[in-house]
Amino acid sequence: MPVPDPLDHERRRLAGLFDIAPSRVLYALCTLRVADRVPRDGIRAGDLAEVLGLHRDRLTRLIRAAETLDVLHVDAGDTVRLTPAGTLLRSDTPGSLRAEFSDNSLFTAWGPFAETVSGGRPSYELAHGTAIFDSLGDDREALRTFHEHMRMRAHQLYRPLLPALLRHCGPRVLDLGGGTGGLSELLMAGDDRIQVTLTDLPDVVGLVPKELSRRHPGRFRAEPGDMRTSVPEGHDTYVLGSILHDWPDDVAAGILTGCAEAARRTSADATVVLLERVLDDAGPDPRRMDDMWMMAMTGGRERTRAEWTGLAAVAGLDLRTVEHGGELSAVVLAPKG
Ligand SMILES: C[S@@+](CC[C@H](N)C(=O)[O-])C[C@H]1O[C@@H](n2cnc3c(N)ncnc32)[C@H](O)[C@@H]1O
Repeated sequence: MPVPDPLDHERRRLAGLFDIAPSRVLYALCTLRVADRVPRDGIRAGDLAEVLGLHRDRLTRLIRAAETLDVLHVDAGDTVRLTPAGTLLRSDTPGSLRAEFSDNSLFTAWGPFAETVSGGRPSYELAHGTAIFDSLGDDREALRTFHEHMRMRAHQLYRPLLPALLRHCGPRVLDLGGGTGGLSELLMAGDDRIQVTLTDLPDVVGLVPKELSRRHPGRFRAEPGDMRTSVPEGHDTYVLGSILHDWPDDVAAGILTGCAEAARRTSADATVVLLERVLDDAGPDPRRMDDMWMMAMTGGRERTRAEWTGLAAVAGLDLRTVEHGGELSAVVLAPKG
């Protein structure tokens, strides 16, 4: 009997981690709109190739790979159907992942990652020649896709935090870097008393759906602004949803200082609330992979409670409490007394 190699299991585990093919199969299904063109009652692979103008044999092989990922099912008569997971790759499914999975620039950005770890600029900048938010500003379609993803993410990630967040919100809320209003919408739907001012870069504010103001008359406005240079005062609560993890400590401290000064000028009770991941201090934590995404894409970082406390202190803020809800937490800060 051959003696089993004790590292065989680990070898297979690492080979699984190395495999990028599953994510590329989902990318191809989304970007080529394969999932969008599979009708509810199914379609044969050859007909699908014709509808999409794709190479028949290559598409058939892609479909077989997708079947292995449980996003497509092929029956004995060769009819292709979407599985429940596969419906999430269609553009018309609420909470669709199509926009996110079609974005190849995030994937190709990982190429020079080792150089980033060695002390270079964010991998995205090395790969594409511009910082991620600048490159989105130059490409209207990419900006729209990114914010479609952000809106969906906001609904998924902030909903479990909402009851705790609303407890810490005064009536006048600033949604700083609020994107196209996913979080603003949740706040206004969650509490009738809340009025929201959303600020973001001018191109992004242009994408905020008009129906947000119509649905909440007199309670919502969106204004262009650069949070790195100014934060508007006059709000009881300054909410930063997934903002500071995009930035290294020096820039994040500058943005937070702007918020602290605006809060101090507004009222003695004004607070700043960060919706962010709070990493475990030690040991394995799956959210450490999100920290790698930040290092690679923006040059930012995910932070532990001690790191949030330190950043807040630099900006003249005390950490009052941390509320947990799902993957994210609400880190509640107030100007030092
Ligand atoms: C990760 S997204 C978060 C969006 C939103 N808060 C959410 O949670 O869905 C970061 C946001 O910061 C905005 N942003 C980046 N740089 C900015 C700046 N200098 N001033 C204002 N907003 C900025 C981006 O346009 C984007 O909407």
